[in-house]
Amino acid sequence: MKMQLGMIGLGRMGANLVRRLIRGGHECVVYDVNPEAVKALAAEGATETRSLAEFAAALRPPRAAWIMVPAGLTGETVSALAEHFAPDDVIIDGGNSYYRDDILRAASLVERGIHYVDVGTSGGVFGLERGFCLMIGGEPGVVARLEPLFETIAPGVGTIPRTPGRTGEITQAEKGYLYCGPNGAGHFVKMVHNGIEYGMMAAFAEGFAVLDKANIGTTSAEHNAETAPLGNPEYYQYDLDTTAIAEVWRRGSVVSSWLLDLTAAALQEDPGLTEFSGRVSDSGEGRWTVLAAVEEGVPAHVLTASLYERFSSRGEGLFADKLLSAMRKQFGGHAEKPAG
Ligand SMILES: NC(=O)C1=CN([C@@H]2O[C@H](COP(=O)(O)OP(=O)(O)OC[C@H]3O[C@@H](n4cnc5c(N)ncnc54)[C@H](OP(=O)(O)O)[C@@H]3O)[C@@H](O)[C@H]2O)C=CC1
Ligand SMILES: O=C(CO)[C@H](O)[C@H](O)COP(=O)(O)O
Repeated sequence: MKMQLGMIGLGRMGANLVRRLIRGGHECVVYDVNPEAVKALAAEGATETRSLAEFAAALRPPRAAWIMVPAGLTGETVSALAEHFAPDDVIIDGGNSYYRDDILRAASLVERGIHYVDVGTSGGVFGLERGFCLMIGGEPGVVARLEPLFETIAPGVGTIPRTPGRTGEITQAEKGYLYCGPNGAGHFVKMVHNGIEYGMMAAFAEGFAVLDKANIGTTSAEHNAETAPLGNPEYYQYDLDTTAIAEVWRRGSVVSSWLLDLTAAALQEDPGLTEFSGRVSDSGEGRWTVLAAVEEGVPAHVLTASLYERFSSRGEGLFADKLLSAMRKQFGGHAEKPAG
């Protein structure tokens, strides 16, 4: 069944969601604060609108609108859109919102008869071609009404072989979208997905860093023996090609994955990573995952350590590091050595 969907926010994610829907034969009405982004998609078949009022008027009741703006702006966008919506219309939040905000938003909208659906959306800038993995929360009947849209946005069964033991009809999950539960459940699952993402990213980053230094025994003059005493230089004589290792691991290894594919691409583009300073941002999902783990009493060592690594990368550990040096000087008279 072909449907109509409105999209607010036509950046890296929203624009490709619209393109995928248009390719799938659906009708899209689009709005963004940037008129150029709207015009670009209008040229590809979407209906252009210049205000939220115009946007709402272009949608047929019961309306369905997907918000894909920067996460910090979602709340105000939901409220502003609701002013133009009527009972039985649906507002979908596909951004990386905190699941607790979903619960509050849904409760406030339901008083006006407006439905709210939270959709954790994964796929990044590759989603147009690969499809987007969708984790959905909301009222089951409302989510079911939107299913043709989810089916088009999601990757579909594709070339992934069926998991052994699965039989019968192909399920939603096998097509790349999943109804996870009531409001907030979709973003809860996406939150943990991103927490895992931090851990997997950190594992690759640390492993490749160890490979990168496997030659320190050959460069002892440059090696800072103070920070990393090296007793056996003969064990560190390997000039390893990290770009080639990422490439070989893509083929048949236990750690092969899309994240490794992207790691290999990054190293291929710039083996010395000269474009990057190493300040790693975080948008909140890793922190919320760790908070949930604490509140559930679930040990999440790897996810927590990988979150803290991001803080360190931005110099947030500097005070603690200075205090470590200061204490060492206090008890042992050890002067801090200049950087090697
Ligand atoms: N990028 C990614 O890999 C992923 C992102 N997400 C989530 O998806 C959401 C969107 O991300 P992304 O597409 O990367 O962000 P972008 O910044 O690329 O795009 C956001 C778009 O929304 C526009 N915009 C901002 N405020 C408003 C508003 N009030 N009304 C209408 N349009 C507005 C922006 O315009 P302008 O630029 O002119 O301000 C921009 O065109 C975020 O919540 C993000 O966390 C989820 C999964 C993956
Ligand atoms: O959801 C995503 C990927 O799955 C987004 O790219 C998100 O921004 C990644 O999280 P962070 O910004 O905290 O690294």
